[in-house]
Amino acid sequence: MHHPVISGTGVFTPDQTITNAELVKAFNAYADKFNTANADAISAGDVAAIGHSSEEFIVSASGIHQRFVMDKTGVLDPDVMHPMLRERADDEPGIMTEMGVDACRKALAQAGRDAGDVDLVICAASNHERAYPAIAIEIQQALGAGGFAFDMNVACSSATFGIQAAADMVRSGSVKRALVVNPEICSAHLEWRDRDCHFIFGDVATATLIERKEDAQGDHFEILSTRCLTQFSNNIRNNNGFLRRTREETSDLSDRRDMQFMQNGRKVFKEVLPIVSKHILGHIADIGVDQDDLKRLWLHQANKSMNDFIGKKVLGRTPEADEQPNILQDYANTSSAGSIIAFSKYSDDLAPGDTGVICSFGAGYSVGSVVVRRA
Ligand SMILES: CC(C)(COP(=O)(O)OP(=O)(O)OC[C@H]1O[C@@H](n2cnc3c(N)ncnc32)[C@H](O)[C@@H]1OP(=O)(O)O)[C@@H](O)C(=O)NCCC(=O)NCCSC(=O)CC(=O)O
Repeated sequence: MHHPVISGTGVFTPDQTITNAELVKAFNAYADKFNTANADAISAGDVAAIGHSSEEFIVSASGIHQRFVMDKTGVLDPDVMHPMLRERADDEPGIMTEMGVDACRKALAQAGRDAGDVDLVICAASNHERAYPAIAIEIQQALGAGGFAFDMNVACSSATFGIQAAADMVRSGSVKRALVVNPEICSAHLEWRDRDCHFIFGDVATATLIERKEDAQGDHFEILSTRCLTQFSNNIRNNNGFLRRTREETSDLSDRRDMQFMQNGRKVFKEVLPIVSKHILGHIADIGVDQDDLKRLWLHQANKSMNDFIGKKVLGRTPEADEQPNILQDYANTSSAGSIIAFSKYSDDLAPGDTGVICSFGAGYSVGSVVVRRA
């Protein structure tokens, strides 16, 4: 038995941002165009007019101020309303590989490791740009890592579920050193023409290096315990998939709303909060960690009010700003990567012996918690 630790994390941040002001301007231009083009059907009551979005609503409903994206021109063009990403030839690196490799190199540099020392790469993300070969294997090759690699998808909980898989393999001795990498191009699965959700997502890639405690060369966090939970729900759903063509005979799938991210946000809010609070409290109690011992919560970054609520339940009081750091104001929801960005940016100041929880939650439903202690 070995003790797994997190010895490095890395964040790749795209160089393009979309502020709420830019986003709302483009959305409202799209809505006006749509309403003008459909004026007759709207006045006949056959088509619903699209209402304007507002910066005030976005900030008060979500806490999001801006998001990073891989392409803003397409998203902000009222005639396009989605990112435009150049298709790569089969002998070029894929876009998820490029983002992931950047994050992995940063994680390796922090841990003082070479890619050749790695013998497991898990590419854990909400969407993968192709069915196969696995993105993880392409990343393994691009880095020059050894061992084996595979993709996995648990939507928003992909990173924590990936960390559990990697930590268990390090613990058992089947691998020595693992990279869990989360390239999330959420801008491509978001429906930017839907006012209810157009502000929610952004793009990023994160990577986490997990190795044996006895091998760690610098500062690190011991992984005390991991716990995963799933419970089926249709409240966050995306019907896009490989069977799409088999259904074209009976339906025009070219622009069907359910082939992008859909959610019943209110229900998600109401149902997921108690599941997550109970999950974290049960997890720490079972391993003998008291809520008063928790120095930090690195939560999934979907919604500020949601995090405020969970923080309060888990700590039993209103958390101080530095106890439950949010990054969603700058990055928006980056699916599985959100809690890892928060961990990567807000963990250096913890003292040896300090304990915290990385926790994701989202589609599935899925919840993953990783209890860590600064060595
Ligand atoms: C989606 C929400 C931000 C929505 O906030 P609210 O619930 O306050 O708002 P609502 O949808 O009921 O809308 C309230 C009113 O505002 C209007 N309204 C909606 N959008 C608007 C906009 N952009 N601008 C102005 N007004 C707007 C609505 O029509 C409605 O009007 P009226 O009152 O007239 O009807 C929130 O519910 C939320 O964050 N839920 C949890 C989301 C979450 O965690 N999802 C997981 C994401 S999946 C994930 O993280 C990834 C994964 O799992 O992979």
